Amino acid sequence: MSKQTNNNNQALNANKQSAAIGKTLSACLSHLQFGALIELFNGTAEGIFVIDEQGTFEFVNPMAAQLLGDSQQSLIGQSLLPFLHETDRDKYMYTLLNWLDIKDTRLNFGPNEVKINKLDGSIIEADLSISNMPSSIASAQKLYVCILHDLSIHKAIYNKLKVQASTDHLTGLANRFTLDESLKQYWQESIQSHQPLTSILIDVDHFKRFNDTYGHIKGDKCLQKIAKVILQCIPSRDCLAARYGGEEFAVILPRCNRDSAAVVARHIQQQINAMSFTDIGLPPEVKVSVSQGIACEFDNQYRTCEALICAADTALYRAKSDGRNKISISA
Ligand SMILES: Nc1nc2c(ncn2[C@@H]2O[C@H](COP(=O)(O)OP(=O)(O)OP(=O)(O)O)[C@@H](O)[C@H]2O)c(=O)[nH]1
Repeated sequence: MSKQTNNNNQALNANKQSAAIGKTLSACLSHLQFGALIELFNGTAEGIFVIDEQGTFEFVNPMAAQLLGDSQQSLIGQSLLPFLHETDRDKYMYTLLNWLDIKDTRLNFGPNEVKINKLDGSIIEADLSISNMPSSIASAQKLYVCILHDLSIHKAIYNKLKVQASTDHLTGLANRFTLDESLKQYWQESIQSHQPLTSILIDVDHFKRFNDTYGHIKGDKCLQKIAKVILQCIPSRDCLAARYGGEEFAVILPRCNRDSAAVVARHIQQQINAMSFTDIGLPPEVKVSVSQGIACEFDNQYRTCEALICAADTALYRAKSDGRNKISISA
């Protein structure tokens, strides 16, 4: 193709696209610059749009239009701001307005994570960057070129991994990592607010025998059922139920004293004693029990949260040696 023909095609394309381009941008560029630029923008897989200093769309490429949920043409003349979630809106407006007063400085803002309000009311998460267009292109008025990168898939995977990293796969309770991290937080809150903090360690009795008799798969199902019961017995959403490891569980009860914790432990004991395993194909006479150890931090009784857990563990050991299916409270 000759250079002349190529130039003509670019100019033709520019005309075709002009419906989706605001006045300022088209006035700033020659037909040829315009055609090449638009062709480049329209061919990319990232959302690209140009706004003026009020945040009004001057140009929107097909991917940006798709991410914003409207057509290219109807977006021209609309403001970007309603498309930004209210938590991000002020930050972007401030940046644009602030930059207007800073002469001869290149603006490169972002990429930052933003939430986009799509026209249909749904919200997507994206990365948004804003850079000022060089004055050679946008001499008449300040224009900003924005790149919008869809993070929906990335975020969905990230959120799934985050849940997986904090959850015990078998039981769905918090895992040991979450327990350790949350305990540090609970501990700080308890010390600062001078409120008690109680931990209960719960260990299934003779679980090796259960596994040996009914098999490991039924053993897994038994642990799942116990976890469900423990979760149902914790009094509020502030509390944490976690799998401590193997057939051992932990419950953390903030702002809860020893007596209240004993009530929770008794409830857990009764519910577990009453459990039936017929739903997993075992005879009605199959029963399980748990031993529990309780320790309560109040008035600086323990120096660290590890010491609190250690005290609950010692109490648990006592409950085991007292004959199992028992609750022991640390003095
Ligand atoms: N099915 C299943 N079994 C597990 C899992 N984690 C640990 N166990 C089993 O739990 C049993 C724990 O046995 P022990 O430590 O001897 O304790 P126990 O038999 O419960 O006896 P006491 O605690 O003294 O009452 C072992 O047989 C482990 O294999 C698991 O995820 N699934």
